[in-house]
Amino acid sequence: MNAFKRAIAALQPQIGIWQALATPYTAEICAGAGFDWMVIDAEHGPNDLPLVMAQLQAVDGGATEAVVRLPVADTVLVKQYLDIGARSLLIPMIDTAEGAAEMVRATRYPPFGIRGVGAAIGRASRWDRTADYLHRAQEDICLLLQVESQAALENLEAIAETDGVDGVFIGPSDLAADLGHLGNPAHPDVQAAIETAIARISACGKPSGILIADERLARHYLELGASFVAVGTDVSILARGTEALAAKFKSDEQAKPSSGAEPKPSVY
Ligand SMILES: O=C(O)C(=O)C[C@H](O)[C@@H](O)CO
Repeated sequence: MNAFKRAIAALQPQIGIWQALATPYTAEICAGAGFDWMVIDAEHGPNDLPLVMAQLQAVDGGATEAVVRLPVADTVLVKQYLDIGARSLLIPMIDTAEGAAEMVRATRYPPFGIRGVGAAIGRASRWDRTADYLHRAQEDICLLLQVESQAALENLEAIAETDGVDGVFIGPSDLAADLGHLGNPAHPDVQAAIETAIARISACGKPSGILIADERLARHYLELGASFVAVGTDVSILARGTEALAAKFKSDEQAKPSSGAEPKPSVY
């Protein structure tokens, strides 16, 4: 059973962590930290199918749901990631209801969709050891789509209301860029768009999600009704944590990061 899928369907808050270090070792460490879900990022993390599978194996059986973010909205990749055993998917850059419907079809076997039937040799069915996988798979597949552009905001209800979409994730960094505020998701225009999007998705009866490493904003979005909120990334925790530790023992000049820039608070 996919407890994460059921929790967000009931609009129960689910707290997550973003994984972009792309190692089974760090995935396993984070999976024991107490989060409800974790993203294994194959869009911006240096991941590929074998490495994502190794991370899925490392966290298998734990209480943290692994949500695999695909590199792109591609029906062939959906098939491949489902076949290696990913059951909760996050698909970036969905701008239209047609794109949403295509992703739904990609997760479903005929006659309801176009997912190729190869599970008998795939980890998804545990190599045909899972009874009736072909007819039961859909119950636990959780499809989360990312809206992160002006176009997506214009089509937000149509995307959210698409049958088979289990949740809508707002991508603040890309949304900021498309709204003309590259690198500044904290801009008032972007924040207003995020707040409105959370309300609009909720009005469609669907759970909304986001990634935000700023505690105040994370709590604010949860209060607004966001359900699946990732509150940090493994990369930023490691980078900022090691910088802070070095700074405790090194002189001001020696402690600056190699770039020479002042360490900045990580928002995303
Ligand atoms: O647009 C966004 O923000 C996201 O989709 C999340 C980021 O991609 C994440 O990788 C942190 O930058």
